Amino acid sequence: MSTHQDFLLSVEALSVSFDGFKAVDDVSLYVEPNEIRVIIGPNGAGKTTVLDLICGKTRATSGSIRFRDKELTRMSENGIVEAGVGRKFQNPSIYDDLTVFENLEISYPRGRSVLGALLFRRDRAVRERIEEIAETIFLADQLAERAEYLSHGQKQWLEIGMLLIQDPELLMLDEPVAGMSVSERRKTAELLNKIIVGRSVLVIEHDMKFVEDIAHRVTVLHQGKVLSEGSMEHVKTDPKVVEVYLGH
Ligand SMILES: Nc1ncnc2c1ncn2[C@@H]1O[C@H](COP(=O)(O)OP(=O)(O)OP(=O)(O)O)[C@@H](O)[C@H]1O
Repeated sequence: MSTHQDFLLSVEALSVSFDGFKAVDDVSLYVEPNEIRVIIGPNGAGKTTVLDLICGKTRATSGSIRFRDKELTRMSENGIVEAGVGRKFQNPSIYDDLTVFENLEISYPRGRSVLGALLFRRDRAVRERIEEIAETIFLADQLAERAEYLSHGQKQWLEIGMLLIQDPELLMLDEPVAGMSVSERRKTAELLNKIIVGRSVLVIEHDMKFVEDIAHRVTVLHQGKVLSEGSMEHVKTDPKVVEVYLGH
């Protein structure tokens, strides 16, 4: 009972079927506060579907997803975002014709009261928060630049920034370094290690060098099931994992 509460996210016996095909089959995984968990596995293993289930985009056939004291399987997508779960998809959904500053600004969570007397202070707080986030995502010098002129890697960081500004307790990223240069990958690893103070990160990734750089624990999925789990060192040498995934 007490250990149960030590986890930020508890996925238990989670399954989803599409026309009788079990894309996710009895998956359990537990993510601790301040943990970077990486999900790896061959194409079609069910990795993206697990993230879809957690963020409410896909509905579970059975099982449970506890986030702090909330059961996410019964909540709307918006409710799940408000509860503190942020999700980045593979393709950045930034606004090309807006600046970096404006992209971050529109992502800033607005409070309920917009009293005139508070406006000035709020604006300043917003600006400071945007500058702080821009620093974190290596875009402090690009605040006035239109997003369309950013490099591929910078666009990915901007989208991570747009999630960070909402201060999610769980941040989920689907292949964040796909298409990035080696130096951008290194900086992204640095970024993730920086942002886990007060939050956990759940990442899907194929780049094993990057996984080694960031993962506290690794969960290997295969045909919708958990094949192996543990440190990178552990899963890397697990014969089952070598056979279906890393041996190729
Ligand atoms: N909405 C859906 N309807 C029908 N089948 C689906 C749906 N979503 C996923 N699937 C199937 O579920 C399986 C798991 O897909 P998923 O995208 O989760 O795998 P993945 O591990 O993320 O793979 P990849 O590494 O290729 O992204 C696949 O066979 C896929 O075709």
